[in-house]
Amino acid sequence: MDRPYTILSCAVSVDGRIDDTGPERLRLSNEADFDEIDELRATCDAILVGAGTLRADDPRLLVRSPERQERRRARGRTAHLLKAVVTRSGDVDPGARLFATGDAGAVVYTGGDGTAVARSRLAARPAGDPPADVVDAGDPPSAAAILADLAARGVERLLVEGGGHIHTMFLTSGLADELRLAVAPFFVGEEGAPRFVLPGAYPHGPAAPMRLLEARALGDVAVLRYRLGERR
Ligand SMILES: NC(=O)C1=CN([C@@H]2O[C@H](COP(=O)(O)OP(=O)(O)OC[C@H]3O[C@@H](n4cnc5c(N)ncnc54)[C@H](OP(=O)(O)O)[C@@H]3O)[C@@H](O)[C@H]2O)C=CC1
Ligand SMILES: Nc1c(N[C@@H]2O[C@H](COP(=O)(O)O)[C@@H](O)[C@H]2O)[nH]c(=O)[nH]c1=O
Repeated sequence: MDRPYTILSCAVSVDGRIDDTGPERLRLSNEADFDEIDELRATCDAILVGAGTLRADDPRLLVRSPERQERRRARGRTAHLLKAVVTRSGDVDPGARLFATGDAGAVVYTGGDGTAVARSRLAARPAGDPPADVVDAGDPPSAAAILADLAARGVERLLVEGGGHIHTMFLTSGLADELRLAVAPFFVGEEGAPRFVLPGAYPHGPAAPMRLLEARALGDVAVLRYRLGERR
């Protein structure tokens, strides 16, 4: 295995925004969609977010359902996924919930000066927290280096849960296999709201199509699954 099968997952508004500018996390998914995402998490080995998402949302990135945790354990796996964070600065909060929870540990991917910063930040974690490694994945960190390190850790399926900078990084790398979008039935309409993809960064237009695998209604949320180019 040269790299994990990589799935990008994101909930977007009709105008392609993944949050609004307010202080609270915007809910774009509905309950049925969150449950599908939990099932998707349970089928993966690792879950990855950017440092922006860590700062904005302080996510736990756990498999939420006890039945799914048990199903994983019954197959000899950890109940939860290995958690990965990507940061250029290395400035991650050692008290983040992501580092304190789960049973499979965490990896912080950074590079350049960020490596020393992340190591010193993580040294401040409480004793007894699950293990957390810092990996130099280049300056700036690259999707290829991250995927190679995850493969070396035995990760066969990776779920990337954003945010926009990190989705853009994986899309432009050409090293992602699948995209799952949950499209909420509203517009965000704010100029400064975070986008799913940074403008101009990703090969775009009809000359760079994706293959539609599935289009389905989950209540008012539209689930779209795309194939992202051939596996290499
Ligand atoms: N609707 C949804 O499904 C989701 C929504 N969100 C929302 O998205 C928003 C956060 O998105 P966004 O701001 O784009 O943040 P990201 O989570 O994409 O993280 C951005 C950070 O990643 C690091 N980074 C940026 N570029 C690179 C690069 N080329 N190489 C390595 N590291 C890089 C930087 O970290 P550093 O600053 O440390 O250098 C940067 O601040 C939040 O509002 C969150 O709520 C998030 C996930 C899912
Ligand atoms: N708002 C939003 C999402 N937001 C993202 O979902 C993650 C939740 O992690 P956790 O809190 O650990 O379960 C986190 O990364 C957050 O940014 N996801 C979605 O599927 N739909 C949504 O509407």
